[in-house]
Amino acid sequence: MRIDVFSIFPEYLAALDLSLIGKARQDGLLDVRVKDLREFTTDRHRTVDDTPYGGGAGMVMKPEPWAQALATALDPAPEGPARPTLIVPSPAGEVFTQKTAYELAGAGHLVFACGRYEGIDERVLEWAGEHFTVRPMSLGDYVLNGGEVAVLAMVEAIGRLVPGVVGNPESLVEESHSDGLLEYPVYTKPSQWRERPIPEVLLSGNHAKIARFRRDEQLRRTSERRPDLIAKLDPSTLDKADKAT
Ligand SMILES: Nc1cc(-c2ccc3ccn(Cc4ccc(CN5CCCC5)cc4)c3c2)n[nH]1
Repeated sequence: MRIDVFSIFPEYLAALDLSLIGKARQDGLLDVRVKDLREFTTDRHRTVDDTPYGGGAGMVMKPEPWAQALATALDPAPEGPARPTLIVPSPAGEVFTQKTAYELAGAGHLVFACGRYEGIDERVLEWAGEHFTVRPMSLGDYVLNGGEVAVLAMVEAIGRLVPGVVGNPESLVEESHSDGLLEYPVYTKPSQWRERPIPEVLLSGNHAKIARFRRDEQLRRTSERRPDLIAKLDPSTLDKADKAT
């Protein structure tokens, strides 16, 4: 998978050189290219912003540098029929979920446009629609100062689902939100820590009972912390809960 990221703070994306994503880049599983938007300006001051039409606080990102930058992510001969997907972090986007991560992990080429200031001139997204599948994307209902933090989160969530990136694919199966439920609690040695024991069942070696315990914990936690997810559950998920005896 190829991933292009454009930002006026490319150093923000240095975290993508680390850990699992960094290793996947070294292994050639992910081809991540971070570029500085200012490379695509033409004036002496490398200007990327200007005042908003219609007034209002703050500045808006100029369209031309973005069009010049995004054009470099369009391969001269795009690999195959698939258009690259352009993800534009925005408070006004669709909410990024684990479902979105799975979907995007199957894409061949993702392009991320990190806005700053009050956002990017809307005409950029209109123009980009001719060459990309454009998806404004929100991390959640809170306002960040720019798109970089959102891109770090999305690239990590997507990258770890690309085959070969996570050593043991098993660990991707039983994780939060993969079955619509929150994950169960985890414990490790010592079995008694500061007068606190671990749930006895986990020492029983009875895998059926352990599976049942974990499923019950998932349901308990989800109903306590995220009742909204219970309402959205696929009925078969609840049946599975009964079967995990
Ligand atoms: N999930 C999530 C994503 C973001 C996010 C993503 C990209 C950018 C680029 C700039 N900003 C700051 C920012 C500040 C104020 C407004 C609201 N203004 C009101 C009138 C015009 C705009 C919008 C945007 C971002 C924020 N935040 N949260």
